[in-house]
Amino acid sequence: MPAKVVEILSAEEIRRTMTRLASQVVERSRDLSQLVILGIYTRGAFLADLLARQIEVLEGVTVPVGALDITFYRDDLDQIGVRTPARTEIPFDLTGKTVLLVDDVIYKGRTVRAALNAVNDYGRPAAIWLAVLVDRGHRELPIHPDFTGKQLPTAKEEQVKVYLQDFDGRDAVELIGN
Ligand SMILES: O=P(O)(O)OC[C@H]1O[C@H](OP(=O)(O)OP(=O)(O)O)[C@H](O)[C@@H]1O
Ligand SMILES: O=c1cc[nH]c(=O)[nH]1
Repeated sequence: MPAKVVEILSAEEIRRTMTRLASQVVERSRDLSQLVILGIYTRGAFLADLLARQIEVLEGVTVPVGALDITFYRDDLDQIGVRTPARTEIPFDLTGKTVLLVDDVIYKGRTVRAALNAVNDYGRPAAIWLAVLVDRGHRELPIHPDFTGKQLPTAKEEQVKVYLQDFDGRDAVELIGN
């Protein structure tokens, strides 16, 4: 039997959710000039761009955006046999800044744990925040997003798939069942 696919967020809902997240980030930032955004590769990097664009629309401020490839910081690196070079791009200093990490899905929390280690190698931010489009639960580490687009209770066997226009050719969030 083919896997059951349920749409969780439509393109319009993703757009609205990103607008809300941008407003929440602006609300919490005392000084936007101290904010930098790092998207976690792959789709977090595209969402980071969307968030920065939305903050610019709301506040007229251009927030620096970089991308973080956490591959070499994974706790299962010895098992996955990586050959691709790191795609991290952080063309600005993180020291003293508020770093907003952005990812599409948080699940066990291991990717974010790796991202925290990676950031540590690039500077010493004043604070690190986390924004995710979907929190699907089942955390294995004490990590919690500061900004959540959609809280989605899931079963472990299910999968959450995020599609983004600039990478996948369409915008959607789907829950894939068995
Ligand atoms: O909280 P965790 O259990 O670590 O899972 C969440 C991560 O899993 C997915 O990335 P994936 O490893 O599939 O790579 P991709 O972003 O390149 O698709 C997703 O984009 C998150 O980064
Ligand atoms: O369901 C999941 C789990 C981890 N990462 C995803 O993108 N989806």
